[in-house]
Amino acid sequence: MFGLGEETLTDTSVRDTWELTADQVRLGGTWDRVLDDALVEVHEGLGLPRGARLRAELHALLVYGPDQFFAPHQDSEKDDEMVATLVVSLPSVHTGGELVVSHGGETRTYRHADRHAIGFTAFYADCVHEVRPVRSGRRVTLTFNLLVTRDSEETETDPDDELARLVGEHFATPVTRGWSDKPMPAPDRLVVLLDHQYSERGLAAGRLKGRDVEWVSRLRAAAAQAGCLSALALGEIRQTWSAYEDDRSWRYRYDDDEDDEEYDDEESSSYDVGELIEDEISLGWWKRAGVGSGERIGLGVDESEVCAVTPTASLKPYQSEYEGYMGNYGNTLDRWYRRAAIVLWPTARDFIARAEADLPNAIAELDARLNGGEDLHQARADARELVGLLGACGTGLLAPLLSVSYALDDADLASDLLARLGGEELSADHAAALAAVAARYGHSWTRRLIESWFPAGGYRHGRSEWVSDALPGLASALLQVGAISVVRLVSRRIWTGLSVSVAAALTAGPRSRAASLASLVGPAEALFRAAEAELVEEFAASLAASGDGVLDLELPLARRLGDDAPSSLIDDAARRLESLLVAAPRPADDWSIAWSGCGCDLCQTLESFLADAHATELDWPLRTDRRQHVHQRIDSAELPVTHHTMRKGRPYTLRLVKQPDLHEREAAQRRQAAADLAWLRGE
Ligand SMILES: O=C(O)CCC(=O)C(=O)O
Ligand SMILES: [Fe+2]
Repeated sequence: MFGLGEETLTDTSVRDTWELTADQVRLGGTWDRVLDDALVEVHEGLGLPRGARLRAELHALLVYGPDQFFAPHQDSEKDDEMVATLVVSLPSVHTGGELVVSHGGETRTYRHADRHAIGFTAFYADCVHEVRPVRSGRRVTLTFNLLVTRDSEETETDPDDELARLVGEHFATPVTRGWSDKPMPAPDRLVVLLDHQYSERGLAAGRLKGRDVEWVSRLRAAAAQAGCLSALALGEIRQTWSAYEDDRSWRYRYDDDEDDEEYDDEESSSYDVGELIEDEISLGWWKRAGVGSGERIGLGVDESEVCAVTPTASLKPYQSEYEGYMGNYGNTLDRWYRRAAIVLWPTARDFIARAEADLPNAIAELDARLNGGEDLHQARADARELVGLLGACGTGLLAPLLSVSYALDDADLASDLLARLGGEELSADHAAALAAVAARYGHSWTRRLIESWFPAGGYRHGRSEWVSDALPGLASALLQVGAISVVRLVSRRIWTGLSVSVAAALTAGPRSRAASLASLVGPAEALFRAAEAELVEEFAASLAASGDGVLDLELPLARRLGDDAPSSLIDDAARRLESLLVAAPRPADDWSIAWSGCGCDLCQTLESFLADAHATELDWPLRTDRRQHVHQRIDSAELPVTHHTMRKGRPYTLRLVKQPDLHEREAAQRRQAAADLAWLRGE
C-alpha cells in the first residue's frame, strides 16, 4: 500500500515491503527513554525552533526481504503538525536496502546493517527518499511521523533575537571536554566559517558572496545585540584523517601512473579515509569591524569556538599528504584548506581576545595606554590576562614588557609578567628599563627575577653564547645608569650556572674534561670582564678550590684575559703547574697508574692492576655484564689502558694492556707544564 493524494493504493512496483501497522506493534521496556534522547538530537539536527515541541508517532513496522524496496517518494503530511519522518532501523543483518534521502540537489545514503544496535534517521517529509532493494537478509524498520506543536506559552521568537540569544549563550557557557572534567572557562570567541573564498582585499572591502552575505549581516546584528565585536578573517585548516591504503591502488599506480609528480596526489591513488583525528584551525589575518585596515594575526582557534554550516570536509583541500606507516595513528591523510570566517568576541573581553590573536600589539597598546596616563585599575586587569599568554611568546617583547611592568606599579604582577621570559633576551638596550624596574621593586624582587631568568643547573642551550656576546655590553650599560647591584646579581647568577658546569666537567676523563672546559672559556672570560673586581676574586677563589683538572680552564682563561687576568687566577694556575713539576719524573720501570673506581670488587681488581708498578698486562676471565662494567670504567676515565676481549673459553677473557707510550706522554705533559709556567711568570 502507498499513499497517493487522499487515497491509499497498493502497487508493488512502487513499493514492496511487509508491513505491520501501528496498532499491531507494541514498544515497551526503556523504549520511551531511548526515543526521547534521540528526539533531542533530532530536534537540533532538524534545526527546529527552541519553543517547538517535537513528538514521534509510530506509523508502521516494515520488513524488507530480498528484492523488496521502496521507490523514491515524499511522505504525505496527513497531519497538519507533521513535519518530518523518523526511520528507526532495528538490529538485523542485511545487504542492500540503503535509505537514500535527497533535497536541493544533495543526496545522502544511510546504511544500517548492525546486528547489535538501532539506528535513527530523520528527514523533513518533503525530502524525496527511497529504500534500495535489499539483496540479502532482512531490513527491519519502525517508521514514525514527527509532529511539531508550539508551546502555547511561547510566543513566536524573532530569528534575529534568537541568534543574538544563542551568541550570548555561547559566551556564557563553559567549555566541556569529553576526555576531561577539569573546569574550563567559557569560550573567548565564536568563529563561524563562511562558504566562499576571498582575498584579503575582497574581505577588507566587505565584498561578500552568496549565502555569506546574509550570514555576516545577521551575525553582525546579533553581535551588536549581544554586546560583541566582530572581524572578518582568513584562516587555514588542517584536518588529519586516519586512512587505509586500498591494496589495489598500488597496482594501479604502477600500471597507470607514468607521471611521478602525480604519484602522491590524492586523486591518483586510493585510500579509504577513516575518521577525523584532528581538526586544527588557525587564523592568520583579520579585518576588525570599524578598524581601518586588515591586520596580520596568529590565532589558533579551539574546536569549541568554531562552527560552520558547510563542513570543511565537503570542500576541496588545496593540499593533501598521505603518510603511510608513520605517526601515532598508523596511516594518516592530512588535508589543508583555506577558509574565511566571521569572528565574534564579547566587548568586555576585547583586550584578551585581541591579545591572543596578536600579543606584541596588545603589549604595545597596553604600554601606550599606561604612558598616556590610563587608569591603573583597568591596565592591571588587562595585564593579568596577558600573563597566561606569555609562556610561548617569542623575542622582542622584553622591552615593552619592562616598560609596562614598571608603569603598573605592582610588584607581583610585574614579576609574573617578566619571569616568563628568558634572560637570554636581555641586551644592553634593556639596561635602563631593567634598572628602573629593579629600583622600583627592590633588591630581593630583582634577585628572584634574575634567578628565574637564568635557572641554575648548568648551561642551557644558548646561554654560553649569550654570556659571551651580550653580558659584557649589558653590564657596562647597567653601570652607566648606576645599576651596579643589578650587574652584581646577574654576574653571581651566571657564575652559579657556570660553576655547575665546571664541576660536571671535572668528573670526566682528561680528554672530555678538556673539551667541556674549553667550551666554558669564552663565557668565563666575558663574566670575568663584566663583573666587578671583588666578585672576580670570589670566582677565582672558587676555581682555586676545585680539583687539578680545572687547570684546563684556568690556563686558557688567563691567556684570554691577558693583562686583565686577576693575580689570584695566575697564582693558582702556577701553583698547580709547579706541584706537577716538582714530582719526580716517572722512572722507566714504573707503570703504575693512579685511579680509584666505584669500590666494587671489579674496580678493586682493576685499581690494584693499575697501581702495580710492574704489571703491564692482565688476562681476566669475566662474564659479559662484568666485562661491560670494566669497559665502561676504563672508557669514562680515559685510562691509558687498552681492553680487548679474547673470545675463547667460558667466560671470555678480558685482556688489559697499559699503553706503551705512558712514559713519553707524561714527559710531554711535563714539558708543556714547564712552558705554561714560564708563560705565566712572564718569562
Ligand atoms: O523503511 C524506510 O526506511 C522508509 C519507509 C518510508 O519511506 C515510508 O514508510 O514512507
Ligand atoms: Fe517514506
